[in-house]
Amino acid sequence: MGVKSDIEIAQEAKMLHIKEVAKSVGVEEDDLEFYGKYKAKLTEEYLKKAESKKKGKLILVTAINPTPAGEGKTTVSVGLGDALNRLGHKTVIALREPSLGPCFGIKGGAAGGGYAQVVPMEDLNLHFTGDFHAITSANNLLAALLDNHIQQGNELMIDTRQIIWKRAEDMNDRALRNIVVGLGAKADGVPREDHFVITVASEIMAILCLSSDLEDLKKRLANIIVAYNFKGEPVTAGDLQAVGAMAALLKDALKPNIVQTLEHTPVIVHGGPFANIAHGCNSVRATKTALSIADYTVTEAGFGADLGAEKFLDIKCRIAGLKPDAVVLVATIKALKYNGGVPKTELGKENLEALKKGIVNLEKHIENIQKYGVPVVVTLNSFITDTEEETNFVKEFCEKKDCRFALAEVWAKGGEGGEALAKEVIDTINTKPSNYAPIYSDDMSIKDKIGTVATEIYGADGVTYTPAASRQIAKIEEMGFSKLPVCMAKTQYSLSDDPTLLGRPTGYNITVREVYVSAGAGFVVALTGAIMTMPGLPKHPAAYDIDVDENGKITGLF
Ligand SMILES: Nc1ncnc2c1ncn2[C@@H]1O[C@H](COP(=O)(O)OP(=O)(O)O)[C@@H](O)[C@H]1O
Ligand SMILES: O=COP(=O)(O)O
Ligand SMILES: [Mg+2]
Repeated sequence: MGVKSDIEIAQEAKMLHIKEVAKSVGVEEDDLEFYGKYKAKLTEEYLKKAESKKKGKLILVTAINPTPAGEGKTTVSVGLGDALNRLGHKTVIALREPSLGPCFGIKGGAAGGGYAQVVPMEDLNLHFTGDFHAITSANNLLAALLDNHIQQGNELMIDTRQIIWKRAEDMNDRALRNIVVGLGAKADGVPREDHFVITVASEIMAILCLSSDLEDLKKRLANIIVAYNFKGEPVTAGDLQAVGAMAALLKDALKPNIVQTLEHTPVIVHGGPFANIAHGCNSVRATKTALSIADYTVTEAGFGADLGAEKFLDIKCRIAGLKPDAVVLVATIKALKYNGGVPKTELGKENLEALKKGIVNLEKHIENIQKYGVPVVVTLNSFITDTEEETNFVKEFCEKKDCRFALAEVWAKGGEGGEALAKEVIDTINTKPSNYAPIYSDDMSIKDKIGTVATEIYGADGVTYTPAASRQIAKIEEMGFSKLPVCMAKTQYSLSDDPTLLGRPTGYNITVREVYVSAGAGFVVALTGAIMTMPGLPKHPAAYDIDVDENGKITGLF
């Protein structure tokens, strides 16, 4: 009998009714809106009450630069949360919702793995409670109202060559990256070039994740810049009278969801921006609610620390007034070897040479987190292919760097395999104060903010701007948005903007090719290298291996 798959383990799980899980941390039945027995949303009334409560300790889980399969941030977050509960600490986990894109593409789902999973994992990885469908609908309602406004006479004098709002779909569909709409007869609309982004890169997603309540959501929606008019002035969603309808579509999606781990630890799941093309963090509402409930909140941010953690620390914490107490930096032997130049197909073989070469990636991420003044604990997410020699090498490396270290065996053992890490994290929080501060200040220019992230976090010598990007930055600053934080869109495979530069690249510049302002979300997006906001499917999409039988049992999700 081989190793059970994630979905087999999840489907064998005996879940508790979600009201029992919620009750275990003081959330009553009346505080919940049920979506079946195992999923619920928290009511607006409860969320309001939670705002005034004492806040517990906040632990961010991040990682080194990953392989395409991912290195186990969500898995470790779940296992660490379970372990803290096993040790008697009231703990809630706050995670992002999975996107259908990777689910049917390369990476698979985002419910953790092995014996450290969120359940019901099929629901979580597919339609969950409908939040992403609501976000997609709100995004595309705005697009429809925009094109209809043009068709109905274009009173706002929208310049169809300067439309920046894109349509969205939560799927990896490269054919939708660049399209033409409005073809056909006069009644079929005004022809123009258009584009799709994947829902998790939509500004609506970011707004949902950063909004404090419905009123804040509506304000942010109104500020979305969809286009410029013939005079070059911004046209907003407010100008298109789209806000009320979009907010109505998002009313329920704005409420965080509660589910459980295999060990019944409560998990608040809400929002799901990717960290390479968006800000990569679950919602402020989810994180703050978890903090109001628990002594420890374990949350995660996507991809490597150069992306998710940087955006958590420089965007989410700044906007929401959050202060992390510790950072858990997930490393894996396989990703370190990958960073040492080993091809994906050879990562299961012992290779100390490659490990020694690739460990500079871990070194850089340790140094980066320390720049934010937050204590860091490195955890090695143990894979069955790891050897004792490789594991000891990483442990000794961290000891030499005077960096806290613990082995995580949560995939294989669940919470029990996370107890060593949990004890290390608790001791770190109790002995090392967090002096968190973002890496750049609000009053720096947009280029100085981008330059700071590029040089301090990526290790670049500097930034090269295309003429278009420089013009866009000048316009953004002229419109008065220079105080906003920057959201870097960059490959997750390298600290640089070149996915082939592994390890700890030096002696390079990143290239910023396009810059636009997400005025509703409250940040400026800088696209680097060849990053795409609508991914494509691989030669063998995970979709080929997914099925459902006559009893409704899904197979192939992982
Ligand atoms: N220790 C491990 N051993 C084997 N597979 C693992 C381990 N940790 C994670 N995985 C698998 O790797 C994939 C990525 O894990 P995930 O937690 O989603 O990573 P991330 O959140 O960093 O992208 C999942 O399919 C998960 O089941
Ligand atoms: O945005 C990416 O998230 P993961 O690293 O969890 O896949
Ligand atoms: Mg994840």
